[in-house]
Amino acid sequence: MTSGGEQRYVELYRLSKAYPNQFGDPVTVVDGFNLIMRRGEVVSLIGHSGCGKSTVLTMVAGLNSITEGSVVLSGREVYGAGPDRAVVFQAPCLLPWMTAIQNVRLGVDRVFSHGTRKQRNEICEYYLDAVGLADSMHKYPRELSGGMQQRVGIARAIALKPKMLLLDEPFGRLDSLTRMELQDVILKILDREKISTMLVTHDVDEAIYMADRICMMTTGPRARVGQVLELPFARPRVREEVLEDPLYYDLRGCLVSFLEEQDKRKHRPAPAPKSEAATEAETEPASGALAAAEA
Ligand SMILES: Nc1ncnc2c1ncn2[C@@H]1O[C@H](COP(=O)(O)OP(=O)(O)OP(=O)(O)O)[C@@H](O)[C@H]1O
Repeated sequence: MTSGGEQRYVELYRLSKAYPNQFGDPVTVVDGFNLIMRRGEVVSLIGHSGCGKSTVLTMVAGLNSITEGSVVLSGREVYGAGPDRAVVFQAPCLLPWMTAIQNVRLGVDRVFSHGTRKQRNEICEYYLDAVGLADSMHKYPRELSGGMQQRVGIARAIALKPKMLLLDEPFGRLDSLTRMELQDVILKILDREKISTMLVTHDVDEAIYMADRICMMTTGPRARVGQVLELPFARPRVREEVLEDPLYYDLRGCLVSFLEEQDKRKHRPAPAPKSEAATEAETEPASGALAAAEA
């Protein structure tokens, strides 16, 4: 792949989504969402509840139809769901009658059907070990804690060796200690495997710790990319170093101000519809030397 292809590994062009309201009329929730991601980059999507973060993520995953726009992955437009885009939701939804390794093997057997049974088993074991479940891979979901079940969900997604990983509030149901542990598990795997990742989260600290860039969405309806914040922290990430970095609180402040500003706008009367040129101009980089937009 050319370096240009590496730089534009994931391309989201003018993604829009309209859902029908109770009368069957279309209501545009996301309108003209543009984002380019590098290969192996981690981009976090943040924005107010209901702005359309999951809608964007599920459209990229191919689990939600796209009203307008396109998703291009590694130079090819994608239609529908596929193993090149693996998703982890808040709840892992494991099949209760299967052990952890059997749950992971379901997808691995389909995607690597050309491999031998032994090879497929090794893939499952490798990723269950990577998420810290080497000793629990033959347990059933009922024998695993919520955090352990989510580890299985992560192993199940990454074992498919996807081009893109889509994480929708993957730690939302976990206590803060387990949440931190799993953030580190994922970061370690991503450092090794260089999978382009989109992470939807409500947690600004999680976004700063995990992402290379944070894409802040405007408050809907007609949500789009508002600002993009580039994070300066080296990888592999060390939590203490990130937290002690003098820039940490500036970055955090920038995110919180954006969200507060969006909250104020939400309570103002809706403006008259704008021309396309006018709305394009509204997508702007976050202020400060570290900010860079590529929307
Ligand atoms: N299937 C659907 N039909 C109609 N409206 C929907 C549907 N799914 C989502 N919506 C609406 O679209 C908007 C965006 O929803 P979405 O779940 O994408 O937001 P979100 O930013 O991920 O929210 P949260 O942060 O609370 O998870 C919301 O107003 C929601 O009610």
